Amino acid sequence: MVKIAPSILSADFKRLEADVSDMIQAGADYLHIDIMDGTFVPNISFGPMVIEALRPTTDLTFDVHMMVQDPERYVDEVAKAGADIISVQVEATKHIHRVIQQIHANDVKAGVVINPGTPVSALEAVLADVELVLVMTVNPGFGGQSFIESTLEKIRQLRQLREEHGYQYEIQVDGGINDKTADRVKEAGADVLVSGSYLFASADRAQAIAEMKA
Ligand SMILES: O=C(CO)[C@H](O)[C@H](O)COP(=O)(O)O
Ligand SMILES: [Fe+2]
Repeated sequence: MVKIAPSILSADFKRLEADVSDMIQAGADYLHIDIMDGTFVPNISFGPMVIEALRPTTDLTFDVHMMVQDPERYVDEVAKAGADIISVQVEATKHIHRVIQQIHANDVKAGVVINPGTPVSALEAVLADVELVLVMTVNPGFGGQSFIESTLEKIRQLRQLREEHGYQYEIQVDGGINDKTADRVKEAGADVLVSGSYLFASADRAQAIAEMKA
């Protein structure tokens, strides 16, 4: 069964703790936390202080998606704040292998992320070293965008490479995931579905999560 990771980018920040705990009650498997720096992406969200504030409220897996230029500058701080998984964009660093080592040195699981315009081949050299691969299904920076069809093929490729080589990573998708697109990414081979605007706007979040998992 797939895992569901609600993205708190679409939460109500004036009642963040209540919104997060509501999503956990509704059946979330991971909490997806988007850090945006205003340089790698044209938006600024929040930093490690928010992770630190939420950490004492739950044991749920904190899945941190860093949309930050040169993420090596902040990985240690994000780990210390309480991340369980840290994913970095391959386009944002000249030293992807070193950043993965840095994440692991903090006893945190490492993920790598590719934008819709980046091919799977950009990651091939590190696929054996990561616990998660995130295929962006929109261009990163904002919630509420439409799913990009051409990303489906990359999910299939990652599934095949994992089978061929015995790699261990989970395949995650992020952007434009709703009741309709969920079936398509599952069919292509995704293991973890991130969803922000759709889940947070659902009148019955438990039902929305259950339907996505089914
Ligand atoms: O990384 C992201 C955008 O860059 C997000 O995780 C985003 O919150 C997804 O939102 P939605 O489900 O509304 O598309
Ligand atoms: Fe994200």
